[in-house]
Amino acid sequence: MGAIGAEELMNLEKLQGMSSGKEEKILVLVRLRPLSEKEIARTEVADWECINPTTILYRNSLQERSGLPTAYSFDRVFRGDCTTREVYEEGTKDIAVSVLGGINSTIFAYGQTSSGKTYTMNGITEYAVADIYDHIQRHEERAFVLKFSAMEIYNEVVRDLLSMDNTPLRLLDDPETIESSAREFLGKGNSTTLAASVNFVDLAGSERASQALSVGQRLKEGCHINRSLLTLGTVIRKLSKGRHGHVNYRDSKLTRILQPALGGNARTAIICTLSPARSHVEQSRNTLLFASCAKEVSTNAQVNVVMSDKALVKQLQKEVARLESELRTPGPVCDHAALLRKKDMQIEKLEKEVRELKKKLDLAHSQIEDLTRDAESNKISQKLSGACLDIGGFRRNGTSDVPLSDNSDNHYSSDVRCIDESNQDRTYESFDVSSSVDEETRQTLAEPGNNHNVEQEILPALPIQVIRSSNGYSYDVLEQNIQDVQKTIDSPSTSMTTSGSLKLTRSQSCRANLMTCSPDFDMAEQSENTPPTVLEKNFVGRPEGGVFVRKQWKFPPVIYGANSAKLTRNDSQCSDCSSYLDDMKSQNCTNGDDDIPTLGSFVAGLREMAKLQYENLAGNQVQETGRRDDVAMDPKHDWPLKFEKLQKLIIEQWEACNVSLVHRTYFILLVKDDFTDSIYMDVEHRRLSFLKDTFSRGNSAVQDGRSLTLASSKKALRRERMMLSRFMHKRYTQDERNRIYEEWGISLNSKKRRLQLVHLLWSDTENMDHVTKSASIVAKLIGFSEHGQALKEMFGLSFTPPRMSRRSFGWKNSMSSLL
Ligand SMILES: Nc1ncnc2c1ncn2[C@@H]1O[C@H](COP(=O)(O)OP(=O)(O)OP(=O)(O)O)[C@@H](O)[C@H]1O
Repeated sequence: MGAIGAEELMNLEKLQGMSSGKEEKILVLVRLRPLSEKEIARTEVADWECINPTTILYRNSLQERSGLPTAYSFDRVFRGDCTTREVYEEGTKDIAVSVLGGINSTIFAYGQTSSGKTYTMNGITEYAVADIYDHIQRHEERAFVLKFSAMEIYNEVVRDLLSMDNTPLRLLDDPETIESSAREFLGKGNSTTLAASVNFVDLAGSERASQALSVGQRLKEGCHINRSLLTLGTVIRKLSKGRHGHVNYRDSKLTRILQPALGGNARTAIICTLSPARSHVEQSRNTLLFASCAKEVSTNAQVNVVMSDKALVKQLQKEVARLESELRTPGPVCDHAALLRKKDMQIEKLEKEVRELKKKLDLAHSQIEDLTRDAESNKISQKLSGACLDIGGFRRNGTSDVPLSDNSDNHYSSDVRCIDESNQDRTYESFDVSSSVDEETRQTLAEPGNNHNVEQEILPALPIQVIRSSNGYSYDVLEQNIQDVQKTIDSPSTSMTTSGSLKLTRSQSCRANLMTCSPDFDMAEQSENTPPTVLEKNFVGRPEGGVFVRKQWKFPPVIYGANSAKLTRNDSQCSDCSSYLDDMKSQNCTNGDDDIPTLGSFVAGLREMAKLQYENLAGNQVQETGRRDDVAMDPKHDWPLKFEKLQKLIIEQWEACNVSLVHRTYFILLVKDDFTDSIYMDVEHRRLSFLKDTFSRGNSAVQDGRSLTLASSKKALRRERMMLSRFMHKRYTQDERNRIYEEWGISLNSKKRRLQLVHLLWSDTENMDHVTKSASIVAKLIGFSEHGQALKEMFGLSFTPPRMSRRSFGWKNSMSSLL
């Protein structure tokens, strides 16, 4: 930026205290704007208040009871009546003018649309540029070169705003481009140049990171804004936890350009702008969450010095002299040969260990294969739906086995029957074990018509230690063996492991998206730490990583395509579900339109999942009761609040996973804040978390033999919207249609108003009013009308735990461990 003499540079470095780089936290400022005229006209209330220069407080008494924080502290907070000049002078000036001392600096504004980012950045830029020119004028003894560039990142394309040429710019990582221009300026003499840049960044509205926009160009814009802002959130979140591991700056143009400013060689200030209005509270909280993470990020700014050849030679001569003097002074003698011998011995020892472990691993793998072959030759039939199989009174608990508590009101001391598939008449073999099976299951097992796939359906549900191979090894011993070996060999960074109980450790990647999308950050973190559910275990799209990856477990349908009526496969697997369907048909409750998933398939899927989840919870409860006596908290007492949070989270997950609008509608209309519905909320949330995680890792889920990716689900959702649009004329009169178009801000002259409407449906996941209205329109379009509790009961949705031998393991307590 300016050419100065070497001595002057030393003085400057001393002054700045920056000669060897100094770690400092990003400066985080929060600016609250006043209520706008529009907001005042809407009689909006200002809920946020700056109670002192560093603390901002949320004053809504309702929210205070939500358990979310009400006070947030930052380096500086500015009230609505503060001027931009004050924000500049008291907050960012110091950082902006560091550029004059050769230190890179960046100031950017983050916040939702119309919170005041542009308003603030315009002022900050103006004041900073004025200060820079003022400094230049007061230091005539120096020569300055100022370079200015302005660029826009739109749809992940970078454009030079000062050029008529509209060609997208390529981002280059080569740092010499900067040096050469600096040398060209200096050219001669014993001088040293300070070269630095200052960036002023006005970001897009942060809410767009979590919102799906409309169709076409707007949708594309939304996706890209999404990418840039989501990546920014991810990067900030990663950096806030320290600089460990890879930081994905290259995932978006924005983070690539801002890379030096985020945890690199720069001083950085972030101004988070907020609207005080109550209606924006969620977005404001998201912004403050981002700000809280940002204040943990450190940068390491250094004075950027470009030396002339002469100055460089002088500097190098000094360095040579220093090293020579060090060589002349004898230091402690280092026995390199001994050190090498020691290292060689260590390497040899480790190699031996690895060889032995590999042998063990091979042996364990071949034993597992033998067992799998044995198991495949014995086909076991069982009705899975609603049934739970406990054999020998044991249930798996991690790597040890815990006896079931003795609730034997429904026990049978009988054989577990295995169907020999090779025998067409399905004769039965008996395991020589005492088993406890509930009556319903037992009857179902005895039905000759049952034909379940052992590997897909039965093995995952069986307590492993009852299956024994001919060579006498038990599964769990072998599995434990494999685990031990695998653990020793695997690097600690491996994120996917398979434990003895087929547990799946989730990767951390899904958390990242929650950074900017989810207001319920803590809750999402919590849910990631809860044990995996049966549903997760059954998920076939999971990455390989364990010894059971070959199994094809089923995954209940969650996303319907336009032809999703075909997804009623569960109906045929669940006898009582098909009777619901029949009931519905007889009561004229189905819509009769082929393309629309029936309420029956939805309810059947939900009930099936709830049962599986219940079994899982009951199983966990068995383990819990063995360890803890203190799970006495009644989870019902704050259920309404938890319901709200969970509902919000689920709505966001639907959007993120492109879940069918019909599915969302059924769910919203049928699953209410009644505590007995909590099981449905829970399974839905868990399943979507897993699906979202799978998608975010670029993996696909398998559903009905079809591979489902984020892209294919998006396509299906588009088809579904098209399909829904076709029902507008059928379900609504012209007057009704016009009223709806007007209400949704769609011009009556627009030729594509039907399509516009269906693309607006469910597009605003933040706004419950929007969600409710969307659900009611979709319900009408598919011919479904809600009859409240009566309808729920009619379709058997009110959950009652299935009759099982372990039914007395408190449902209530299970829920409390979940929530
Ligand atoms: N601190 C403030 N004092 C007074 N008016 C403000 C303040 N901040 C913003 N405004 C006004 O609020 C409106 C929205 O501000 P602005 O355009 O800066 O928002 P934004 O966050 O940049 O929005 P977008 O993301 O859509 O670009 C403008 O009319 C602006 O004049």
